[in-house]
Amino acid sequence: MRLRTLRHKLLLTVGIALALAFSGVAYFYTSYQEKMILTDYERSLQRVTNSVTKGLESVMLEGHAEIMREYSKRLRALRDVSEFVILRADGSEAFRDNATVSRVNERLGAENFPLYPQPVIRKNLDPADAEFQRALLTLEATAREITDSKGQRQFIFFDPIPTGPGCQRCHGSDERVRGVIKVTSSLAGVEAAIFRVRLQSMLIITLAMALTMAVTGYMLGRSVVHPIEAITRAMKRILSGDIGSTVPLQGGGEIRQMAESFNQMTASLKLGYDLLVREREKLTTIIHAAREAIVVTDAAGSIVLINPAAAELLGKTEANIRDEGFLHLLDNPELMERLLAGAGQAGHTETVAYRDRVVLVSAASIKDEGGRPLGSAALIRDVTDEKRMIEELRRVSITDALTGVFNRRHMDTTLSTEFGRVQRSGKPLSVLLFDIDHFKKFNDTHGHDQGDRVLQAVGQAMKAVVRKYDTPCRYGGEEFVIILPEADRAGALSVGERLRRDVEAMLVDGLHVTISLGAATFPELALSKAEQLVEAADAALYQAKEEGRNRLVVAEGPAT
Ligand SMILES: Nc1nc2c(ncn2[C@@H]2O[C@H](COP(=O)(O)OP(=O)(O)OP(=O)(O)O)[C@@H](O)[C@H]2O)c(=O)[nH]1
Repeated sequence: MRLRTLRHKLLLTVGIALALAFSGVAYFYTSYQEKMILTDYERSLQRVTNSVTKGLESVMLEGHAEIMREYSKRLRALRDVSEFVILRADGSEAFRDNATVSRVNERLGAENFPLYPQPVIRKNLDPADAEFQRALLTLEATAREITDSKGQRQFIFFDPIPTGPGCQRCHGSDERVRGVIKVTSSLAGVEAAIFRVRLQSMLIITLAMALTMAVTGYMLGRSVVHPIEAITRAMKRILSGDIGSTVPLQGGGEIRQMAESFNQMTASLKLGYDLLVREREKLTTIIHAAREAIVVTDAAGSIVLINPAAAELLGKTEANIRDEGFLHLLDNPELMERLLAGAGQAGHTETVAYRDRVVLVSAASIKDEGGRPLGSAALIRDVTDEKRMIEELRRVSITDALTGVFNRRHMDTTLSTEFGRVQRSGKPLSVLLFDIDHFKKFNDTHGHDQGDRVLQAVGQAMKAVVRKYDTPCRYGGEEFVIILPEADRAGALSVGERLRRDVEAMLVDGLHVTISLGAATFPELALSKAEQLVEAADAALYQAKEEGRNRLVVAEGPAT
């Protein structure tokens, strides 16, 4: 709703209410004034007819009835008076015929009053006329209004002339009424007076209404419209981004409370908005600075966010990413569909190869609290180096640093795993255990560093003779183990003998070394634990040392 409309509506409502109230007052006031004017008019006629009645009695007693005819003529000349006649009870005009004169003379017994030389009987109205009859019967003045042929209002006034004591001498006391004075007058003057009253009251009412409207409008403007306008302006400012907009506190009562509540609301709105802005800025910074690729779509599936890392990691421009769409981020729509379908469960993250890299990709649909979809998001991380590093760490953790073969921990794990496997499969498992002959003496003679280089060379020799399923390990010090899955006694013998010969043949810094080996094979040896296989090989090695070194001895019979 527009503010002007509010102001206009308020003023219109107040105006209508005032107009109704003032119209009511005007109606009753003018009606009352009209009645008063008519009553005054009637009274003034009554005064005239009363004076005529009194005059009539005096004139008649003096025997000059003809004066009344002249008097009636003069009265007809009064302003607005169109007719002034004295009627007999039969509706004819008095003072015109000789019947009454004759009756009076007869009653008096002498001819006291002269007869009219040219008597006329002039009928004025129907004697049955209602107002006329009422005047005769009640002896009280009556009146009625008519509209003449010209459309003008006429007032007809009937005032009865009672038979007074003066009248009785000539006319007797048989008749209560001697006649009726009939006055017909135009109401033009009265109407003009009424019109003036109406005009005056209209003028007064219009002025009063205008004044009241002006005062009410001013009061409404100050107390209602201006504060609401201020609140509406503040709301518009808020809508256009000025969240902290407040309204001045004006007046009192509900409007002031409304303004206070509005200011409190905007204050808390601003707090929340500032917090949101800060959080959004943080989030934007994080998203843009993230090394992970982040791509987000809206509910319709259009991409709405691509961070710089996404373009770099995917090797595509932002425009390309948008054109190809969310499912083709990794050129593998099936993968993205699978991830989105598995979102919220285990399996919404997968490590996959992308071009020459390895990436960890997570994708999920974003939903609001009511479960309605808001869009989708993908988080892609380049884990190539990470993978490589983990692989390297794993390799280092199971590799002997000096010789490059597996270390003791890996040996234990592998032996245990392989022993469990051969127990289930029934296939053979062999172990070769060996050390360098007279290595103490070698160290003492050529130095520890030279000894280390010999150990490294032995490690290389081990790697050279084993198959890819075999596990060459440094057992500790100058002792080594080779785990040979699916190798029987002959196989172990073959690998061991070849290694012995290779070591015997090699030259390390111009120096020769030899090794002594013990071999043990499961299930040829009835063993229950993996360690027992190494113990059996160790016993065989001991035997090889005993028998002169630089040889391989295969463990026979059950280990002790
Ligand atoms: N250089 C070097 N020597 C080592 C290393 N580990 C163990 N040794 C040495 O290897 C020697 C092993 O000696 P012994 O157990 O007496 O055996 P041996 O002298 O080889 O005698 P036989 O085994 O009976 O032939 C010790 O002198 C150890 O110091 C190593 O990492 N580097």
